[in-house]
Amino acid sequence: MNINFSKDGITGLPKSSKEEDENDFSSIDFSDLVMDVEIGRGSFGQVQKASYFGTDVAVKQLSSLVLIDPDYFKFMLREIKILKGMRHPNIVQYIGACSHEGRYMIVTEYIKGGDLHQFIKARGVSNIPWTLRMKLAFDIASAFSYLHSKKVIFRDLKAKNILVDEIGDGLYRAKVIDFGFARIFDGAKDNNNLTICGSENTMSPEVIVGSSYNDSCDVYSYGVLLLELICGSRVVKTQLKRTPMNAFDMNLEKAEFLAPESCPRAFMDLAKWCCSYNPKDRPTFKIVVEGLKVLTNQPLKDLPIKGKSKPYIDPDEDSFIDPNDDSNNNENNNENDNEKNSDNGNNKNKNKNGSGGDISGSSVIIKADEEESFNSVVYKEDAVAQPLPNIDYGGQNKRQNNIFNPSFFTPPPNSKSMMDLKQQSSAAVDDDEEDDDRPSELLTSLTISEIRYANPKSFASTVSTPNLNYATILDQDPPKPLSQSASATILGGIPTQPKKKPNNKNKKKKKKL
Ligand SMILES: Nc1ncnc2c1ncn2[C@@H]1O[C@H](COP(=O)(O)OP(=O)(O)OP(=O)(O)O)[C@@H](O)[C@H]1O
Repeated sequence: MNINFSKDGITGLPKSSKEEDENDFSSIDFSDLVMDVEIGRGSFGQVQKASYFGTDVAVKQLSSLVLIDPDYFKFMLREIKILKGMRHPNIVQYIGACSHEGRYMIVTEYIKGGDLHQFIKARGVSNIPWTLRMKLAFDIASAFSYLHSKKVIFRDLKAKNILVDEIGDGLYRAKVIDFGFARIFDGAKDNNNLTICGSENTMSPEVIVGSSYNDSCDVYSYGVLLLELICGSRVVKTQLKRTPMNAFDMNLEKAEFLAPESCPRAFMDLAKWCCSYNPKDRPTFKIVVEGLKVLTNQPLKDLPIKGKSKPYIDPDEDSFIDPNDDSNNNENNNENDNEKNSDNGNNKNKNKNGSGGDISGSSVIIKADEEESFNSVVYKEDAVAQPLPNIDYGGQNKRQNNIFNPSFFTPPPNSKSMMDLKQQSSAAVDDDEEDDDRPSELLTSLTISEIRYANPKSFASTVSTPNLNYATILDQDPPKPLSQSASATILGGIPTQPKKKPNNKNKKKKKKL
C-alpha cells in the first residue's frame, strides 16, 4: 500500500486498487459474525448490530440492488476505500468487509449512542448545555478537518450522520458515520461536474444549483448543523427553510433573530460564517477547529453571549416579530416544544434493542414527513456546471460576507493568524486517481432514498419514471428534469431584487421523493 507524500508531509489516503478494495470483502469471514438486531436503516440498506470475537460491531448490508445497478457497488467500494484509510477518534472505525449469500457488508465499530438528530430531539435543544453543543461541534469539525486534509469531501454532512457516543458520565463524543457519498477530491481536476448529492436540508447552494463545488460544501452543511445545535432542527427546517427564490441562500438575519439570547456570540457567528453563500467566504475546518478550541477552553461565563435580538421583519412572512414578546422566544419555550411535540408514538428509527435510537430512556420519534427532508439524494448533472448566481439584497448584499475574518476567535498565543491558516489550507492538492464520479443513468434518475430494500414497489415505480430527480423537490410545477434547461429554469427564477413575499395561498404542493 502506498502512502502519498507531499511537500506538506504525509497527506492523502493510502492508495488501493479497485481489486484490492473488492478483496476487502474477504477480510472478514461472515461465520465469525454473530448477527444481532437491526439498529438502523438507510438508503443503501440496513445496519445490524453483531458480535465479532466478543466485540460489538455494526454491520451495514448493501441491499441486493447492487445486482441491478453496479453503481451501488461503486459507492460501497468507495466507502470502503475511504473508510479503511481513516484513523480518527471522531470517525467511525472501519474493521473490514465481507459477503454472504450475495449480500455485501461493511463492518465498523459499534457506537451505542443514537444520532445527533435524535439526540437533539430527545432532549430539546435548549436543554443541551452550550458547553456540550460546542464540544460536539468541535468533534465534528476535528473529523472534517482531518477528512479534508486527506482530500476527502464527505458531501452528506447532516445530524443523522453523526453518532453521539456516551463515553462517561455526561461525557459525549461525536463520530462521523456513512461515507456513502464521500469521494476523494482532486481540486484542480474535479471541481466541475461533480455529482449533485447530499441531503435537502443541508446541501450547500452551489451543490443544489449544479454549480461547481469543492470541499467547502461540507463547511456549509456544517454551518446548517451548527444552526440546528443553536436553534433546533425544527426551527432550521421550517423557519430557515431555503428556497429557489433566494438561490438557496440561508437567511442569516433571521437565524440571528431566532438564536437564543444565551448563545455564545462567537458560536453564532461561526455558524453564520460557515453558511456564507459564496464558498470562498467560508472558513476552512482548520480555522473552525482552532476557533472552537479557543471557545471550548474558556469558561462559559467568560464568553460574551448573543444577547437580545433586534426586531426583525421577515420578508417571507411580511410580519413583524417582536423578540421581546415571550411567545416568540424560542429559547424559553418553543424549541423544546417544537422538538418534543413532533413525537407521535411512531418511532421509525428506534432500535429494537432500545439502544441507539433512545439515548435518554424516553422514546424518540420521527414523523414520516419530517424524515423525508433528511434523505440523501443523488443526481447526475450532465450539463456544464452552472455559475453560482449573484444575489442582490438591495444594498445589503454584503449580508453573508460581513462576518468574514471575524475577530471573535482569539487565536492561542504563538498560533498562526486565521488568514494564514486559511491560505495554508487552500494548499496544493494531491494527485490521487479517482474514477468518474458519475453514476449510471438508472441511479441518477432516482433518489437513493427511494431505492430501499424495504420498498421494492416504490423502487419499481421510480425506475419507470424517467428524469425524476432533484428538480422535483424544488416546488417546480410541473416537475422538470434538472438537465441544462432545468437548471436554467431554476436559476431563472431567482430574483435580483430583495425577496418578495410569496403567495402562500397558491403555494404548490411539494412533491415528495
Ligand atoms: N457504527 C454504527 N454504530 C451504531 N449505529 C450505526 C452505525 N452505523 C450506522 N448505524 C445506524 O444505522 C443508520 C443507517 O446507517 P448509514 O447512515 O450508514 O446508512 P445509509 O444507508 O448510508 O444511510 P443514508 O440514507 O443516510 O445514506 C444510522 O443512522 C445509525 O442509526
